[in-house]
Amino acid sequence: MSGSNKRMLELFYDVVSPYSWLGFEVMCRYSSAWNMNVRLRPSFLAGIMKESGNQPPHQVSKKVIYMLNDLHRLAKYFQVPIKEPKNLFEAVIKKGSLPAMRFVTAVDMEQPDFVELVSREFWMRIWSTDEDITLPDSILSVAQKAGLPSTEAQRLLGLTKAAEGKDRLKRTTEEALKYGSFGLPNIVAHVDGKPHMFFGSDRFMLLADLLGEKWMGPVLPGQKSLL
Ligand SMILES: N[C@@H](CCC(=O)N[C@@H](CS)C(=O)NCC(=O)O)C(=O)O
Repeated sequence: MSGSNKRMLELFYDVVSPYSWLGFEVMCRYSSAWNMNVRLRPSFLAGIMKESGNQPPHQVSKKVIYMLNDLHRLAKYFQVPIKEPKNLFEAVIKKGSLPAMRFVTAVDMEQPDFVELVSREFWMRIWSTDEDITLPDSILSVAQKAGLPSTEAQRLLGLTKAAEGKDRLKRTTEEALKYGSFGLPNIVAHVDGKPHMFFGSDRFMLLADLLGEKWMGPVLPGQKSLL
């Protein structure tokens, strides 16, 4: 997704977040229709929650029950194959997304054209097929599915352990916090020299209004769904 005289929007996301997946797919689907240059900003949700003083939703059981119900409806409506992992707590909270997001960050640094595909493959594993996203083999499998040559994938995996790769994820997360983030996804639209931050994948009608565009629902006519 690039282009010189397009509007600049940033999408801050983490693959541990299913709502980020919805926002990500919509931004990918609308990038041409709304003439947007969407900059993908891999971030770390646990860091955002901690630094903003927010509480992860699993601490309120009614919220979790509602969220899972909500996600079933949203999956169908957005045509994104979200299916919660059997052991939600273990996948999302215990294991988390640090190795995965460090890898997406390394891809962003070295192979930016692959960020979209790699991110989607991580979501497919954690939020659709209930597979691990933390072990080196899992990460290499994601890279392979996304089409990265295996020697390059190994090199990028090495970068996730280097200070440079770790710092970059930290810096992106700090940038999201500076825009006012307390959760993900965040869309930051740069309009008239000002950043406008939105939280969630349910504010596209407001984004459309800001951009002077038409919100036509999560799937544009004639577009391929992921289901
Ligand atoms: N209403 C938003 C909810 C997004 C959401 O719940 N995101 C989670 C991560 S998956 C989060 O960061 N929650 C923090 C909060 O709700 O305070 C949407 O539909 O996208």
